[in-house]
Amino acid sequence: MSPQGGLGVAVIGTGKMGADHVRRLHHVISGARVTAVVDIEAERCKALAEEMEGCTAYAEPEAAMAADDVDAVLIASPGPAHEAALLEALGRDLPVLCEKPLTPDAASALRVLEAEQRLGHRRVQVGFMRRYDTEYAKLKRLLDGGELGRALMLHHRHRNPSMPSWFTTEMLINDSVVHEMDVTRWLLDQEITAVTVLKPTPSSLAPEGMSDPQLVLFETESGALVDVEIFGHCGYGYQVWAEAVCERGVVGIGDEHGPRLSADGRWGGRVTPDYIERFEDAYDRQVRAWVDATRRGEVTGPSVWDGYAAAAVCEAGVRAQREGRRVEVELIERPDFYQ
Ligand SMILES: NC(=O)C1=CN([C@@H]2O[C@H](COP(=O)(O)OP(=O)(O)OC[C@H]3O[C@@H](n4cnc5c(N)ncnc54)[C@H](O)[C@@H]3O)[C@@H](O)[C@H]2O)C=CC1
Ligand SMILES: O=C1[C@@H](O)[C@H](O)[C@@H](O)[C@H](O)[C@H]1O
Repeated sequence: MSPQGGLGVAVIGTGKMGADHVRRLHHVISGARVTAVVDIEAERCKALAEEMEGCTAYAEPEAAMAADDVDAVLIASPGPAHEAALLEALGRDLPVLCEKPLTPDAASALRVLEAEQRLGHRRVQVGFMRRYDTEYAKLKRLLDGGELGRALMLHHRHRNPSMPSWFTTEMLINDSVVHEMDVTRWLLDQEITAVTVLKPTPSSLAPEGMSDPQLVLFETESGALVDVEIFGHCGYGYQVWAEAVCERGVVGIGDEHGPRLSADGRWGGRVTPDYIERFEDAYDRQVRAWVDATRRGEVTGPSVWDGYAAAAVCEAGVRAQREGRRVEVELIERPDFYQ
């Protein structure tokens, strides 16, 4: 524990999500303190550390993880930097909350899976925060309850107002649709077996060369079909919807967020501007669950297996996107360690 008490957390990557998690750990969640922040952008990182008593800025994740006041690590650097930070944390037997994706491809995710198994106990929770969202949790409870029968199809819509300038066509799959890969596996409690990607004529609002929007189709072990509309530049706001078509009913989520106001002869709701607002409660619940479990010496929530399975689907999805054909997902057999 850090000298001032509470779990001492090093936050790696202090951009949009990292800074939001720092705020959350500092002001919203009890039982943890941010004792280290790490970023390759030294000035911004130093300025952030100076806002919090007892917090040190580092340029290298290794140096932060070696500090005496660091008990746990929250990784919020870009996906390609996750593997090195995860392997370092596992080498030091430190608990980790790693933002999605675990890693961007299956081979690197498998290396993390092997490292955690070598350690002999689970240490990593993956930041698939939709599992902590109230609406998704209600949908999961309804599907698990069985009264609607088997889920035959899922329809997902995932719309962002715009994407950062460095966002690529491939990232629509392995950075955005990775959320639908995880919630599909979680809601239906089964693996995704194949992926197909269809591309309409791109929106004139999409950057030159980016194929946006796209329609992604998953097939699952039980023969359910799942479609995902991913739209990175819809322009008008942030919307995430899901609908499960079951044998004895249909259930949808995504419309209930925010107040629906009737006034001045009009009625209507508000569209949230971004994921920071839409999933604020889910991020809070996710980080609180991680801090509480870590303080109890436990690991809960989405596992490295979930991160690896999503990475394997991402890999198939990126190939399906490039090659314009259906691609089967290749998964290793699930180790007993992750049953
Ligand atoms: N759960 C969710 O809804 C969301 C998750 N994310 C995930 O969070 C992570 C970060 O995304 P953003 O905050 O949007 O990116 P960002 O670009 O705003 O921030 C990333 C930060 O990491 C720093 N960085 C880069 N390489 C580093 C390294 N090797 N070591 C330490 N710092 C490094 C950058 O300088 C930058 O400050 C990604 O994995 C992304 O997929 C992002 C948005 C929403
Ligand atoms: O994780 C997230 C971003 O990284 C991703 O780029 C967005 O498309 C998602 O909506 C958001 O939740």
